[in-house]
Amino acid sequence: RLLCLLEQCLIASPISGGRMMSNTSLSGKVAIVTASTDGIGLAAAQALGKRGAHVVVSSRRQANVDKAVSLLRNENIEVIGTTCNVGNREDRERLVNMAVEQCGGIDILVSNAAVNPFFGNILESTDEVWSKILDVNVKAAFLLTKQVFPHMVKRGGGSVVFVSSVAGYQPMQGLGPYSVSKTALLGLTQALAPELAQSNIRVNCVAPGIIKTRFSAALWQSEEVANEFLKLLSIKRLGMPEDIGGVITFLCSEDASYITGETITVTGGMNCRL
Ligand SMILES: NC(=O)c1ccc[n+]([C@@H]2O[C@H](COP(=O)([O-])OP(=O)(O)OC[C@H]3O[C@@H](n4cnc5c(N)ncnc54)[C@H](O)[C@@H]3O)[C@@H](O)[C@H]2O)c1
Repeated sequence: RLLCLLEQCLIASPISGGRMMSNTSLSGKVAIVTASTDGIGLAAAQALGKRGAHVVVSSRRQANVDKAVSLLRNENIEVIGTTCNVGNREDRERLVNMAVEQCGGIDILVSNAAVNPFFGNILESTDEVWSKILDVNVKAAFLLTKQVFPHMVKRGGGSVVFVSSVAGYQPMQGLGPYSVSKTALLGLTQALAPELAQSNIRVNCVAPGIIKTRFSAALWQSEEVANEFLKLLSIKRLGMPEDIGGVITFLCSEDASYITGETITVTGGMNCRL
């Protein structure tokens, strides 16, 4: 009789051939992605949209927003867009209100915007540099999470993803304040996760290595410099924005429903001090 019951359980179980059925569809979900008209943000918007999410793109310039919206619409992605300087409260409010009014709610936040106005010895960095970096890279990520929180609660849960950096684990030479801001995001992820889990909201983070975007051009434009970085990697190519977009989308999907407070490094196996 026991064998018979076991057999029935196995037949009824969603586990087949030892593997859970995958559920990466984001159909019916609304996703806000900041700084999403280029680079990693655009790739994240694209990957989320391809899995069925209604995407809200934003960046500081209207012309860039218009370009991204038409690019994504041409790929049959459901998308709207607005300008948003994440350091500005009114702009963040407009972004959140637009998602709620035009898409019906918010399920996903990808906080991707970052600045780096300084390169050099850390002791030469000024008060203004620190204010700008911490305001945009850290404070805005927290404040936007706080602003979307009540809307995610209304939907019964949600998912937040911060975009940190491998420099958050090991400060990059010349990029002290920026690196510290990325370390802060690792902490912010862990500080928020237990509290937001009570509302069925997961908070995770990705830490990219060197990804070919405008932001990191100084690290790959010269073949000589790029080759030095390649020596540090197990996978002998630089990362592409899509390499990060896919991981962000995984973290937002049901496949990651038991993951919170974590940071996934996506570096091609970078295994040295930078
Ligand atoms: N490219 C890399 O190698 C790399 C590595 C690790 C982490 N990252 C992180 O990935 C994220 C995306 O960077 P990217 O490489 O795609 O470059 P990117 O230049 O395409 O993205 C950064 C974007 O942030 C925007 N931004 C800056 N200040 C803003 C503000 N106040 N409000 C709104 N937007 C603002 C910029 O306009 C820019 O579009 C950043 O958080 C960056 O720190 C990038």
